[in-house]
Amino acid sequence: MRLTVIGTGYLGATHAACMAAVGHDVLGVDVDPDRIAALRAGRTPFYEPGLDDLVTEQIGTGRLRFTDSYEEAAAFGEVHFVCVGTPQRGDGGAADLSYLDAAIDALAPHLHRPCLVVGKSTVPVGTAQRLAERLSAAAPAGAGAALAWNPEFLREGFAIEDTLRPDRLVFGIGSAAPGGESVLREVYAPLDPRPPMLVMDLPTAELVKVSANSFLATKISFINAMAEVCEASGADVTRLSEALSYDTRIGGRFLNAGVGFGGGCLPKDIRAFQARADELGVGRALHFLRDVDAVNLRRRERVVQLATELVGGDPAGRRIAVWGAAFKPDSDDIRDSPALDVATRLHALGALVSVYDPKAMDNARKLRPQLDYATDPVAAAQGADVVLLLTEWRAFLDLTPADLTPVVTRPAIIDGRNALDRATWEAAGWTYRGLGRA
Ligand SMILES: NC(=O)c1ccc[n+]([C@@H]2O[C@H](COP(=O)([O-])OP(=O)(O)OC[C@H]3O[C@@H](n4cnc5c(N)ncnc54)[C@H](O)[C@@H]3O)[C@@H](O)[C@H]2O)c1
Ligand SMILES: O=c1ccn([C@@H]2O[C@H](COP(=O)(O)OP(=O)(O)O[C@H]3O[C@H](CO)[C@@H](O)[C@H](O)[C@H]3O)[C@@H](O)[C@H]2O)c(=O)[nH]1
Repeated sequence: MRLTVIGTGYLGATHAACMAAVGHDVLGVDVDPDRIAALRAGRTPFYEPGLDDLVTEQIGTGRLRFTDSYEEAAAFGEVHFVCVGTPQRGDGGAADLSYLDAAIDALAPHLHRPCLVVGKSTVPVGTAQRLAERLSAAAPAGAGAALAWNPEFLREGFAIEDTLRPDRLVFGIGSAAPGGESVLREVYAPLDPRPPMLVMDLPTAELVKVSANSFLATKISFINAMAEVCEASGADVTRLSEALSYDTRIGGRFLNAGVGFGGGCLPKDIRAFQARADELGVGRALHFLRDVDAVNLRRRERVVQLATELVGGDPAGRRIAVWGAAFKPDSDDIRDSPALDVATRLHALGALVSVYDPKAMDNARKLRPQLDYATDPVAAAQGADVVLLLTEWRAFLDLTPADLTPVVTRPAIIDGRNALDRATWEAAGWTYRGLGRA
C-alpha cells in the first residue's frame, strides 16, 4: 500500500521505516527541512538503536522516501499516518494540539480522492472527532477523506521491535468511517506474528493510550512512594519490589524504584489527561495523578538532598559527577529527563557538575549549556566529591570501584536507579546510597 507518515520524529521516523520494512511504499513528511535532508541521507535526527541502518536499508529498496511537500504527500498516499508532536502547553498541563491542527489543515486541501487519515499521536479524548470534522471541512467536497485513530505504544530504545511486534494494535473507528477498519487491517497484515487487533470507537481508542501511560506512571510512582516509606523506616525497596514481583497479579515490570520517570510521554501525558478530565467535569476521578506526578518529582529532590548530605551539607563549590542525561538508557531523548533536572538543580546550588551520557551529550549541551560535559564517565568523576548514577546505561554499570577510586576526591556514589551491586562498592570502601534503601 502507499502510506505517508506525517511528522518524522521518534514515532514517525520509526513507523515510516518499519512500514517500508514490511513491504509498503512509504513517504515520510515533515515541515523541518533539516530533518528531511538528514533522513534522505539515511540519518535519523535522534538516536534509536538500529534505526539509522533500517532507514538506510529501506531507502535503498526504493520503498522509503521523504518530502516536505504536502501536495506530493496527498497525491501519493492511500493512508496518511499523522505522527506530529502533542507537547505540554506552556500555560499548563494541557496538550498543545496546534501541530495536529496544522498537519490536517496542510494536508486536507490537497486530498482529491478517497483516503484514510490515521492519527497516531497521543491526544486528549475528543480530539479525533474534532479532527474528523476539521478534515471534512477543509478537504475538497466529495474527496472522501475519512479519519481513524490508531494510538502508538512503542517505547524509545525498543522502537523498532515494538513497531514490528506490538503487544496489540488499537483501531479507533468512527461511525462516519467504518471502512477504516479493513484499511488498517490491510496495513498491518504483514506483521508476523499477527498482533491482537482491537477495534473500538474513537474516544475509547484515544483513552486506551492515555490510560496505559497513566497506569505505567502510577506503577512507577507507587514503588517510589514505597521507597519514601522505606527510607523513613529502614527498609529496602529493592527487596520489597522483588517480593511483590512474584505475585503474578502485580508483576515485576515497571516496579524499579529510583529517580523516577521522565521523557516525552509519561509526564506530559498524565498532566494532559488530568487537564482533559477537568474539562470534562471528572477531574476528581484523576486526582490521584497529581500525587503520581508529585511523588515522581520528589524523587529528584531526594537525590539533590542525598548529594548535599554526602558532600557535607552544602553543594556550593563541590564537584559532582552526573552519569546520564537521557531520560532512559538507549535513547538520546532529554525531554523532562530526571538526570538532567538533578544536574541542573545541583548546578543552581553552586556545585561544579560534570555530566556524561553516551548518546545525549549534544542535546544536553544545547538545553543546559551552563553544565560541564566530560568525554567519558571516568573523566566526569575526576576530583568528584560524589558520583550520581541517574540513567542506567550499560557502560556505567560495567564500571567498577577500581576504575573510579583513583580519580575521585571522595569515594561516594548515589545509585539513582538501584542498578549497581551495593556490596561490590561497599567492599571497595565506597559510601553507597540507593534510593529507598537505608
Ligand atoms: N516518542 C515516543 O516514544 C512516542 C511513542 C508513542 C506515542 N508518541 C506520541 O507521538 C507523537 C509524536 O511524538 P514524538 O516523540 O515522535 O515527537 P517529535 O517531537 O520527536 O516529532 C514530531 C515531528 O513532527 C514534526 N512536525 C511538527 N509539525 C508538523 C506538521 N505540521 N507537519 C509535518 N510534520 C510536523 C516535527 O518537525 C517533528 O519532526 C506525540 O503525540 C507523542 O506523545 C510518542
Ligand atoms: O520501573 C521503571 C520503569 C521505567 N522507569 C522510568 O520511566 C520512564 C519511561 O520509561 P519507558 O516507559 O520505558 O519509556 P518511554 O519510551 O517513555 O515509553 C512510554 O511512553 C511511550 C510514549 O507514549 C509509550 O508508547 C510507551 O508504551 C511507554 O512505556 C523512564 O524515565 C524510565 O527510567 C522507572 O523509573 N522505573
